[in-house]
Amino acid sequence: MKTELIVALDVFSREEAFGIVQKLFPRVQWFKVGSILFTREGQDLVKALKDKGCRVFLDLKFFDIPNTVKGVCEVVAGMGVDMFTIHMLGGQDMAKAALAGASKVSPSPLALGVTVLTSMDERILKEELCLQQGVEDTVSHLVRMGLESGMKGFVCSPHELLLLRGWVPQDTVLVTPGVRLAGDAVGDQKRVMTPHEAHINGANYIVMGRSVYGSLDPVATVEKILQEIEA
Ligand SMILES: O=c1ccn([C@@H]2O[C@H](COP(=O)(O)O)[C@@H](O)[C@H]2O)c(=O)[nH]1
Repeated sequence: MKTELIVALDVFSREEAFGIVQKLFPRVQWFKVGSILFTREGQDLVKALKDKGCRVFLDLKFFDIPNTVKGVCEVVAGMGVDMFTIHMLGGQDMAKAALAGASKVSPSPLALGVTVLTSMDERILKEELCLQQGVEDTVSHLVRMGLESGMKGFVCSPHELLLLRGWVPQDTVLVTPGVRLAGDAVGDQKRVMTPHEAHINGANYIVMGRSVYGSLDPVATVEKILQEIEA
């Protein structure tokens, strides 16, 4: 299975973001705009990335009542992004509303359902959130519910890939943050694997932020990552 790298642009300005993109594009095709950069720079930044030829993953993780999510997903689809996220914890009605909103625009972007954040572990789920089923069962449950709602892609950690690949339809898109080169600082991520491990376990895309834009030589770091997933 082919695994592509998405670089997360979790920086605070258009200048910083484009500094990274200029270095990495076109070797890296995909860039993720999250809530920090989007809140600062908005739709103009997304348009500039698209105009340059980049593939854009807008990661704002919508989680609201179905009517609101339907509306925002129509807006996001109109921006021409390639993928975007909703939280699967919003339930089936919200997921169906997201798909209905996005499908009003053609071509519509791929909606990805965020399952259990990669910054969470078994303890957080059980002790803080009272989700007694634990990580693997919760991820599986949310993916099953998402598939029943018509979703075709999900965000999970590399740790759940093998489990999910065992039963999800073959064309299901699995995107995994929580990826680090061996020896890199893990930071707030809890469920982490290397790019190579994510690749062999079946990730369509890996998302990496700090390891790339925080490195002394992002170009060399990207080459290391691509070697692991293209080998
Ligand atoms: O479960 C999730 C969902 C989204 N993310 C996002 O991915 C990147 C990861 O950044 P790193 O610096 O490589 O840790 C970041 O933008 C998160 O918002 C996630 O980490 N986990």
